Amino acid sequence: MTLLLGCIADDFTGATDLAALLARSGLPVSLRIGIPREKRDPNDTAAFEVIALKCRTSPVDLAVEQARQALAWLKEAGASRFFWKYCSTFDSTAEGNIGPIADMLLTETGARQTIYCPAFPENGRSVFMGHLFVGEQLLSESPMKDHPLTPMRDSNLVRLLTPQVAGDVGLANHNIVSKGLTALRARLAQLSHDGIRHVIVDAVGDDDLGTIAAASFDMPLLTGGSAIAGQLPPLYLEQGLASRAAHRRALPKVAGGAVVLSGSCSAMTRRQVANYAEQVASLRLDPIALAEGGAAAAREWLRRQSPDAPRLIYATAEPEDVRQAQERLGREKAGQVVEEALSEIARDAFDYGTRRFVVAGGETSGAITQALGVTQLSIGPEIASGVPWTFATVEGETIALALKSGNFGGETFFTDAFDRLGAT
Ligand SMILES: Nc1ncnc2c1ncn2[C@@H]1O[C@H](COP(=O)(O)OP(=O)(O)OP(=O)(O)O)[C@@H](O)[C@H]1O
Ligand SMILES: O=C(O)[C@@H](O)C(=O)CO
Repeated sequence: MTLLLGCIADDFTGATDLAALLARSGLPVSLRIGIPREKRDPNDTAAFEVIALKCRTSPVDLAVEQARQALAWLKEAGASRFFWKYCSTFDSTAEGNIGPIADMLLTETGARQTIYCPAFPENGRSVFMGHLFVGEQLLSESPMKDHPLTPMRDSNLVRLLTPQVAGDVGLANHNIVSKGLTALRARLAQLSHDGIRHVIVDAVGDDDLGTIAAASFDMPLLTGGSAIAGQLPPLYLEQGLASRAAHRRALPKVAGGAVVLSGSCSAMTRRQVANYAEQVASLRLDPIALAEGGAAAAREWLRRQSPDAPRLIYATAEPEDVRQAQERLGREKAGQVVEEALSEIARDAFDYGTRRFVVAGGETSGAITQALGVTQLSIGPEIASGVPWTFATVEGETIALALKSGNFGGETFFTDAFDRLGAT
């Protein structure tokens, strides 16, 4: 099958989120970790290629260079349309990397214009008059204001994006989107005529996303959250560019110990960790202790646990504790010691026979997946919106991995995840 869309995601949970929404169509999705070393196999039947980068908070030059290499691989693989996936809460630093990567992709794909559509109504993210909402709260008033790496203190996407890109940022607001395809196409054409290449598009519900996908379908580059991408496969099917015939593959059965590793401090993860800690053996990691003494004590704790019983190891903490750790260690170092410790623990867990891993947090998932040496994931059933089980081979063994975005899933997500796997 022709490769319909080449996608680049700025973190690993975002990549599995995107892959899950594309896979809802029944069309085959390939998810690769980092820029693949090998060329794509010409017999590969995936309709969608997703390359997961870990570049959300990297220095701009490095992030742009990685995305450029990912684009080159996707072009070589045969893609002529591209999707740039970032967080539905527009997580970025003051400098980027949403805008600089989009700018580079526009230039390299020869596209005249692109849209920015982070809305994910199913998960409570909507954009109205250029302002991003999380549930009923403005982004800047939501728990995202306390994010350890990318605190979001402004909700106005035009204002957030403008310093990150070359040229002005336009808005296609909800009054236009709600009028439908013709009105939105006319607005995009008008903005393009005025030289506006970057357009924020309002979307409150899935109907809006349908209109936006149809209006921007011919653009070589689209950008946004997973939900707008999830609108594309039905359009490919409708237009006869893809067919669903016999693509379903049997999913592996995975037995072996289970562990939850959490480096996410997001509000929903905090509730999920509290819920699960009441049910299984658990260990809390303190970044300050890790910076002083490394992960030896935590690794020893894991060694003493029964490998067959589920375990929870987490650095998840309240905003005040995160602040204290960051004041002592610096923001970057605090994150880094946690990511390193959880990576070592994941390796040990694998060596002790753990084969089912749930990881909370995008940066954390990036670190752990790389530590396990995973290079490709196949997509299994969704546990919650945007969080699928995925499967990988590590040292010849099949493992199941669920990479959970910080704020995704309900309070019982960790138990739901293992129940869902048992039922596959
Ligand atoms: N107690 C802590 N103090 C300071 N930093 C921490 C602490 N616990 C975790 N961190 C760091 O906070 C960051 C959390 O980012 P991560 O992307 O993993 O989670 P998230 O933002 O909730 O997830 P997502 O990006 O999928 O929404 C990581 O770098 C992690 O190492
Ligand atoms: O879009 C989202 O919210 C997630 O896929 C994500 O990127 C979290 O890191």
